[in-house]
Amino acid sequence: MVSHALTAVDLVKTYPGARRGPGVRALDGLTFSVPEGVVLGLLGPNGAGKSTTVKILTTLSRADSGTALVAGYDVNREQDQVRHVIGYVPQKASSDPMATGLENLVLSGRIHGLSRSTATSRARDLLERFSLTEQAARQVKTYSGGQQRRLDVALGLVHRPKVLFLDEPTTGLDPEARADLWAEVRLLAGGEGLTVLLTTHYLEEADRLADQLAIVDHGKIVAEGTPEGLKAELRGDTVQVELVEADADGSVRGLLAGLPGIREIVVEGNVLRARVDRGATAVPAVLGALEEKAIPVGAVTVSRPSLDDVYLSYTGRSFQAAEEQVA
Ligand SMILES: Nc1ncnc2c1ncn2[C@@H]1O[C@H](COP(=O)(O)OP(=O)(O)OP(=O)(O)O)[C@@H](O)[C@H]1O
Repeated sequence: MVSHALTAVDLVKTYPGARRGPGVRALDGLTFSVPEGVVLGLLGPNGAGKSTTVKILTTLSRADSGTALVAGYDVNREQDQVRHVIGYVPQKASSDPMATGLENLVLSGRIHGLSRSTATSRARDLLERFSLTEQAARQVKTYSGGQQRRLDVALGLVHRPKVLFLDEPTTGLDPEARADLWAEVRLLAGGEGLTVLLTTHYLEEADRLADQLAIVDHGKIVAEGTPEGLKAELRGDTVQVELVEADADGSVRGLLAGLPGIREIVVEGNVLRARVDRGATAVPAVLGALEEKAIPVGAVTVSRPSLDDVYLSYTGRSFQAAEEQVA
């Protein structure tokens, strides 16, 4: 039997609304589980409920209803035990910028009850592990964004947790620093049997890093599986057409909906995306139909389904549109 490091069942959380307005239902019956040693990506646009989920699982917030177990402990009834077995790396840096990397790690170890010598040797191991030995004696405020983030992750690991929570770990990092952190996280789960729950709103991050994905939308999990499995469920190709002008009167969708071999069509601004049986036959048909109505086309691409298509097929809107809705 697979044992689960994390189980959340039917979590509901409503925040009070501003000025006695209606409350915000951040979680609306969220249910998922994560086997031990797996990196689970909780993927969703801004405001989907990812941080609220993490706060409940790390005992920082309470659900209105529902249950959750972390490494077998109940987040409502066994909060101390839960805190003991988890590491939490919040969205915002948790280190003291005026202290050195070494000092931050030793202090964290001491807070977790390690002796000074054990905390120091653990700190030195983690600095080495996260390629921060050279920076160990420098104040954290002098670190690059990538170095600060690696230190944040190291801080979450000082007390050897069983489950590590990474809330939007690479937001604000440049592509190189992001790739470095991805490599570190992969090693954590692969070699050390740690279970990792990371939240992200980067489709590429979810695709590259997560063994398993749970896609969150409006406080619910709408799809679960491996990134490859979720994409493979969508047969056929994706055709994307950039129109020179936005489809102001909404006529383009109707024009293409009747063509053979074309399934879902979404038009957002001047970008049209269609899921099709075969890209090679759909492209000439789509372009022919647009040309007949004298609708000018800027560019066309055909691709295999991406996680964006997975999101689209479960929620009816593209990931980018969902992000913009919230922004
Ligand atoms: N303390 C709060 N009071 C009121 N509403 C809140 C509070 N915290 C979160 N919300 C709302 O709950 C919903 C879910 O927020 P949450 O932060 O969990 O989403 P998220 O998926 O983590 O988004 P992000 O990626 O932007 O952090 C949003 O509509 C948000 O505005």
